[in-house]
Amino acid sequence: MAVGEVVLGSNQYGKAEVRLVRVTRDTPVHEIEDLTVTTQLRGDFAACHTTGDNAQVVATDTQKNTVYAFARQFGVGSPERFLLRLARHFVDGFDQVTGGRFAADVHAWDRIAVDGEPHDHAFVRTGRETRRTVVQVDGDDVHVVSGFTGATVLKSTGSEFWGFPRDAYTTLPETKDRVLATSVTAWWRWADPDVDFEARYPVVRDLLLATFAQVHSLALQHTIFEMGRAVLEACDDVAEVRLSCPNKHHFLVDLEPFGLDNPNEVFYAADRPYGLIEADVRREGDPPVPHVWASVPGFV
Ligand SMILES: O=c1[nH]c(=O)c2[nH]c(=O)[nH]c2[nH]1
Repeated sequence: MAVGEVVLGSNQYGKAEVRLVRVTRDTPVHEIEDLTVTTQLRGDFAACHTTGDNAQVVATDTQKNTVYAFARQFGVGSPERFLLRLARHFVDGFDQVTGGRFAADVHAWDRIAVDGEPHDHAFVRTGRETRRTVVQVDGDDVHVVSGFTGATVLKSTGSEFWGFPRDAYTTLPETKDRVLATSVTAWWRWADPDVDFEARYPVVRDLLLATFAQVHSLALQHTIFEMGRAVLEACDDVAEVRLSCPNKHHFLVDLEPFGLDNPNEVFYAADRPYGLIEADVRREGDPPVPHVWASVPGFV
């Protein structure tokens, strides 16, 4: 059977899932905008597919850079306006681009409440954490641990990381002002199983998040220890707190190649790898109860 000529059909290409966090910090009350942006261009890209000639190809890396640069230059505002501006830029700016698909997911954040008041620069991702509990019974030996996972929180300032050792493999710059974000997994062991859990769960949860908001952080390790300490100092009925917190890195985007400064406003929210910071916080002299933790998933 004769084989007909092979031709290129429809095609589009671009950068998928650009993680953009924009902090507006004109006043002490910061605003954050958190989006996942995908750009895909359509037009005359046949030569690249059929002969490998890239002369018409607006690199996906350029598309990503444009997302970050536009966030700095124009802000985000409504995602629709942001995407329309990006689309016009590519379609009007490059003859070979005739259209495209531009998409954004917006990740909403609420302010963390501290003493009932919304915090200036500490946020919790909208949507509740998953509350969890494990009960262990051996005859009359009863232990209850409670906790939650998936409370994603972010501070747009009030976090430093410096003074760490530098060796031949160290490239991380020291910083006195960075974004600190994590998804808190917390467990706490009740001193006694006779607790009004419905009343006490929100108290411990709110205390953990309020402490995240209020501590001026010198490291995520420092923050999680203070979170555990705050609970143990305020709650006699809690014997032990365990925290597992991925450091959800927000890297400042270098906009200098595009003639733009970036005074801690436009960030790349990295997915992985991430630092994983975990600690067990107890009162001095309290005996450990490892068998209770043996069946609690997920850390140390
Ligand atoms: O809070 C932090 N703790 C670390 O141990 C660490 N390591 C790193 O690269 N960044 C950070 N941040």
